[in-house]
Amino acid sequence: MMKMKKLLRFIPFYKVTQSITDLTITGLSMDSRTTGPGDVFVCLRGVDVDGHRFAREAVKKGAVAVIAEETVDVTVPVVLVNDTSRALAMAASAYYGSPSEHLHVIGVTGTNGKTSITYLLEEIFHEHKKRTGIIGTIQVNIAGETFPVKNTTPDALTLQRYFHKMRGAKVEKAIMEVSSHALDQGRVYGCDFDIAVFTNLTQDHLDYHENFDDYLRAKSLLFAQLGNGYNKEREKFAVINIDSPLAKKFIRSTSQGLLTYGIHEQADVKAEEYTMTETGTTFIMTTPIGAVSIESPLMGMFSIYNMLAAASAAILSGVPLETIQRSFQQTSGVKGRFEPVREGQGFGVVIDYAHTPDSLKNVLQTLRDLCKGSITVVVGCGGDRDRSKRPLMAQMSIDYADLAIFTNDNPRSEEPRQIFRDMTTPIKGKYQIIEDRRAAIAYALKQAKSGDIVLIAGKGHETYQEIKGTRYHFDDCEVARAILKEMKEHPP
Ligand SMILES: CC(=O)N[C@H]1[C@@H](OP(=O)(O)OP(=O)(O)OC[C@H]2O[C@@H](n3ccc(=O)[nH]c3=O)[C@H](O)[C@@H]2O)O[C@H](CO)[C@@H](O)[C@@H]1O[C@H](C)C(=O)N[C@@H](C)C(=O)N[C@H](CCC(=O)O)C(=O)O
Ligand SMILES: Nc1ncnc2c1ncn2[C@@H]1O[C@H](COP(=O)(O)OP(=O)(O)OP(=O)(O)O)[C@@H](O)[C@H]1O
Ligand SMILES: N[C@H](CCC[C@H](N)C(=O)O)C(=O)O
Ligand SMILES: [Mg+2]
Repeated sequence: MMKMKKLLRFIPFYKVTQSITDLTITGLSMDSRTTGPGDVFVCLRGVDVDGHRFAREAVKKGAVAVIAEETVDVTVPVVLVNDTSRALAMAASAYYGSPSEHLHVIGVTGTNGKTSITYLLEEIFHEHKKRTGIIGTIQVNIAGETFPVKNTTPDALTLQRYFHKMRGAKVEKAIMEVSSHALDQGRVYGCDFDIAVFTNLTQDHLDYHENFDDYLRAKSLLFAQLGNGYNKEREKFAVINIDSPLAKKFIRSTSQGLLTYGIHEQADVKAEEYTMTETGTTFIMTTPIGAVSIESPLMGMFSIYNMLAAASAAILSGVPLETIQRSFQQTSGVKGRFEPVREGQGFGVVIDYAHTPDSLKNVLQTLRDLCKGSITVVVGCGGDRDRSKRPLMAQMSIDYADLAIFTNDNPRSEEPRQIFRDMTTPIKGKYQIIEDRRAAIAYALKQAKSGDIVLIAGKGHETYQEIKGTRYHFDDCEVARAILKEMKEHPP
């Protein structure tokens, strides 16, 4: 419950159509389908529809005021603002008592590695005996209580509600993935980040962003907003992958503190003398507070980058190097990220969430270094997503694997045949198309010989296959296990 007059102190507005002196609100809403009595309805200009169209419906359901960018025909007071996304983020933060200012918030952005880094950080903080809240692609977990997610980064209202919940659960460290969509749509505008981490920027989401520069601009907003919150007591830091060709652009976006990490360029947190074996990676990590040797079961160069990013944010959060070292040694990785499936078969099976050209290349390169036999990749491209990444992913598969099998990966509203056409029209080399994902996985596993590796890419932790608006249960790991068991029971 809050006085409308008080809420307006936190929002830049230019006009209120009626007196709000005695108005008390009991909630905020951005969706007329769930608006309740006492709510303030905020009209968002969406990607699909304009929320202004639903103001009257929201008022019918009991909204006592509306925040809008243009006049709407309703009987309740209308607060006119220039940007309702911003107004919603600020109002939501204010309504829940500016929770992010009281939490230590770490935001991670970039094309690949966000989920992996947030989970590495969660493990480090647990090792350091801190209570955590994590928000990202897989789920939300607030001090052990989990919630399913629709987006990697929730809308501003849901986000502030989670921060509020975190405060109630006495969380000390809030760790979240920040997607480019979220930055572009102002979902995180009301967040006071303490640390912002940049992983890397390669092609993805060019269905949503006009071009790569627009994608870059969205990602850099996280760094531009660092330090904008009211809490000026704590110093804010940008943690930047200095090996990225775009590092300078991100560094220039912020006026706050800076910590760089990398392997090749001069960096504050650096990996030296790295080795990679079938059982993991080792390296010496040099940092501003000393050097430490790291031994981790995580595979691939990209995992070293993820560990450096997590270590940098942890160091800035006051975690001792020995704690970070222990945590990296004990980690078992994240569900669906380079996850091995072992059912006693004589060849390797790896489930991985690579769904961009760069991540697919990284994973296949890592497997190439480990594999004594042939590599088979089973992969598809999501429907209603970036079409221009399709041929790039297909070409990577052909170039880096010995056998490329293209299959469905959430075709959504698109015709699978069109997706395969987009993947294969401009590419060179051999491939097979097996539309049904289960059949594709079965084929890949059945043709594998001792010493080979089968990579099942693109869906990682996902437990569904979305076809024409329906989500069918589908879990790469579960399917691969079942087929391997059957192969053991009924050998050819
Ligand atoms: C394309 C996109 O990003 N869409 C997101 C966006 O929805 P939208 O702008 O399309 O909403 P809309 O349907 O146009 O509606 C506009 C407004 O009218 C309201 N409305 C609508 C209908 C109605 O009857 N009444 C009503 O009040 C809506 O509540 C909304 O406030 O805002 C919603 C709330 O924040 C998001 O849930 C939704 O994500 C959709 C589900 C989505 O698929 N997004 C993907 C592309 C996405 O955001 N992905 C990123 C990154 C993934 C990655 O990490 O690679 C993510 O963060 O998840
Ligand atoms: N630092 C990295 N650089 C390049 N590729 C990576 C990196 N870390 C992980 N990957 C690859 O990208 C895949 C996705 O990793 P992760 O889920 O951590 O990324 P994300 O940024 O959270 O992705 P999303 O945008 O879908 O949420 C992994 O399965 C792996 O193949
Ligand atoms: N967060 C990403 C996930 C893609 C995963 C892949 N399985 C797909 O469905 O395209 C997206 O929504 O673009
Ligand atoms: Mg993620």
